Amino acid sequence: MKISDAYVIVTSPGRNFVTLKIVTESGTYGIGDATLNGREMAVVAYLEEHVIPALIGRDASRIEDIWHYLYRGAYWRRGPVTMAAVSAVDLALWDIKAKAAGMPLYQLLGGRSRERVMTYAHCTGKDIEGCLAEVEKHVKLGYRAVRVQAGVPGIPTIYGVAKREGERYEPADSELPAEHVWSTAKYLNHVPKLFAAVRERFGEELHVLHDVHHRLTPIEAARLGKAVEPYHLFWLEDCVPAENQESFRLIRQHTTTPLAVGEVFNSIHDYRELLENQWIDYIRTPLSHGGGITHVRRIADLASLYHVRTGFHGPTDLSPVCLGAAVHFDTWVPNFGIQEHMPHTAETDAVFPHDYRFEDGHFLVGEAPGHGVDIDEALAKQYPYKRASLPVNRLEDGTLWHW
Ligand SMILES: O=C(O)[C@H](O)[C@@H](O)[C@H](O)[C@H](O)CO
Ligand SMILES: [Mg+2]
Repeated sequence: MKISDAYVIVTSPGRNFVTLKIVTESGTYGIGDATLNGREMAVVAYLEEHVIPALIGRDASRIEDIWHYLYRGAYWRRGPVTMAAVSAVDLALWDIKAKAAGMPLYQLLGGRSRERVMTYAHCTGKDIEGCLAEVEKHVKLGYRAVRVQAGVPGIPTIYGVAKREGERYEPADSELPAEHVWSTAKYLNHVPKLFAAVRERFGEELHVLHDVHHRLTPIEAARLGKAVEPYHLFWLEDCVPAENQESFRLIRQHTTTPLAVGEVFNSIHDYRELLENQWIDYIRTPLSHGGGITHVRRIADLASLYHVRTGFHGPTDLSPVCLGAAVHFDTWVPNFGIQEHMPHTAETDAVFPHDYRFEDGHFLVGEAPGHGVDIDEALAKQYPYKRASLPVNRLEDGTLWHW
């Protein structure tokens, strides 16, 4: 099972994706997602210059050893660029191992823990009414869980809402970072009304989620968590920037609203205090940023000791390769919570043929050997890379804030 070739494919069928393909002497190949939104080419350079040359000739079946070779062996540990590259290698190697075993990946991981994988949709509107219309649409599509975001009066642009009416929301919305404006006071006064309206219109059973996108201080997050308790959210996500894990102690002391964190984390060490102190309820790190299956399953195992469940990040800026592998992981992992789902464009789905399916608010895993996602390289070539950046956020007085 010697690795005979490896290369990176960059394609932009509506948005940028970076894919690593690893080929073995027998011809069996695997692919991994290495997309880091707005920083794609940094990962490409890391892979091409530092990782691929050292992979050629290695035994593809030694996934664990290769993981440590790339992680410890680099001397420079962790960080989103390094970990996106390590993740892509790891996902490709698990794909190869499962194909060589003739098994779908979830079987290799330990088999099925559930029949289907609950997923949540994004429902965003420029105001509360617009958001309710989106909820209505997604409930009709079968979703049992929705993430609700709405524009706030007095704030011109808002996270999660498409630039123009009728367009899809894409986080990296311009070539160089667009400048958004933020007011915590306006947001905090408005957002509880959104949850009240959703509960009033759709009743008690629908799972309702919300993403604060790192914008509050701990005491503001505590106030929000407390204020929305009557609407029993499934989770409140990224309510503060989480470099300081200790912030969550304060939030937790004040509220029973469940907390989700970690879409920007890439290591088990980012979670250690959060988990050991039982300050959070859901881990968000996707397989393509958290060191692949080899490392994320360690995080999930640690989380399980503290009743914490998975709720993997699943925006359009992770490719179908990441989503496909996630559906296998979600089908297996004992402490599964929910999977995010932001549908890819038809162009993206065509570039990445896959066998996972969406049905009645859930993902169903496929039975093809491997993680079940491939790449059509000829088609990928037709969509060249286009620089795209995430926005930055400023307070109304111009101070740079968290986006
Ligand atoms: O919960 C989410 O889905 C996220 O917050 C994303 O939409 C991010 O903003 C995006 O992944 C940044 O690239
Ligand atoms: Mg988020």
